Amino acid sequence: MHDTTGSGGAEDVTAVADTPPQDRLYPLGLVVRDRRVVVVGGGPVAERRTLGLVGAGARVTLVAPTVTTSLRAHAEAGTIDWRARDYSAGDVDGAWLVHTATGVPEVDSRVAADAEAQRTFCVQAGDAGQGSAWVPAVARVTVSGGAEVGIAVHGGRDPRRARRVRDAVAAGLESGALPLRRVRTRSGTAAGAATAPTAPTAPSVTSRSWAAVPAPTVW
Ligand SMILES: C[C@@]1(CC(=O)O)c2cc3[nH]c(cc4nc(cc5[nH]c(cc(n2)[C@H]1CCC(=O)O)[C@@](C)(CC(=O)O)[C@@H]5CCC(=O)O)C(CC(=O)O)=C4CCC(=O)O)c(CCC(=O)O)c3CC(=O)O
Ligand SMILES: NC(=O)C1=CN([C@@H]2O[C@H](COP(=O)(O)OP(=O)(O)OC[C@H]3O[C@@H](n4cnc5c(N)ncnc54)[C@H](O)[C@@H]3O)[C@@H](O)[C@H]2O)C=CC1
Repeated sequence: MHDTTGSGGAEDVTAVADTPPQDRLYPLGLVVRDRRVVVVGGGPVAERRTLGLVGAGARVTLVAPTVTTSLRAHAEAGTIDWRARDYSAGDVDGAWLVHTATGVPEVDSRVAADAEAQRTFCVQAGDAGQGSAWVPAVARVTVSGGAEVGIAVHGGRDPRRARRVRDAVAAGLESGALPLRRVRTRSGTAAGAATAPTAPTAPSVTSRSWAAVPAPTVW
């Protein structure tokens, strides 16, 4: 029996064809700490992506003539480098990762093409098909005792489905229905395979450490 109401039942997955294997994403956790990431655009979408990047320690250069109040505050505090103007060629030079979210298709296309030409991954918020990376729906779940796992869900180009699945998994972890306990016992190692590195606040450790992740020479 198929659920055709769109109410969120598991049957919904049959409503669209499976993603062909060659179009599948390759999920990856990026260590962006101290690495330069360029965000083009300064609206709510650019803000959401920028805050996530700053939270992971990236050095964000943001190019946009106007920005949200929150982004302006970050620029004034020095946590991001804001170039208050339109995008121009050369802005993505040397970036490890690029996001573009201007709402202007020609600009987003140009940014994506410039990033592609220098082999830098680019998230194109207005047309995912033009980009080379997508942002998953993310949650970090912590329980008493400090166990933490990061959840990153891709929804097959359906952001609200990704969010819904993410929220369901997070709720399962928080309620104890899903396992969250640490498996490795060595201090300082990840609390589980899905745990994201939190380098800036990670404890100093013995054998394996996030601090051992090679630092970039340029950003
Ligand atoms: C493909 C992808 C590529 C990418 O990374 O940009 C993409 C693309 C697009 N999103 C669009 C619209 C919206 N996206 C959101 C929200 C989120 N979008 C996110 C990810 C992704 N969005 C990637 C898919 C990941 C996957 O499925 O694997 C989340 C999960 C992560 C994040 O952004 O942080 C975050 C929820 C996070 C959270 O809830 O915590 C909302 C809701 C809102 O803003 O409240 C809307 C409006 C409502 C709607 O349309 O559903 C449009 C049309 C734009 C237009 O109409 O012009 C495109 C363009 C296109 O599909 O080509
Ligand atoms: N992928 C996703 O998750 C989502 C994507 N979108 C899409 O993302 C895009 C951005 O959405 P919003 O942030 O709401 O847009 P917005 O219109 O609020 O902000 C656009 C920003 O881009 C800047 N901008 C405009 N022209 C520019 C240029 N030439 N160079 C540099 N910056 C420039 C503006 O100054 C402004 O700061 C839209 O295409 C929207 O449809 C919207 C929701 C979610």
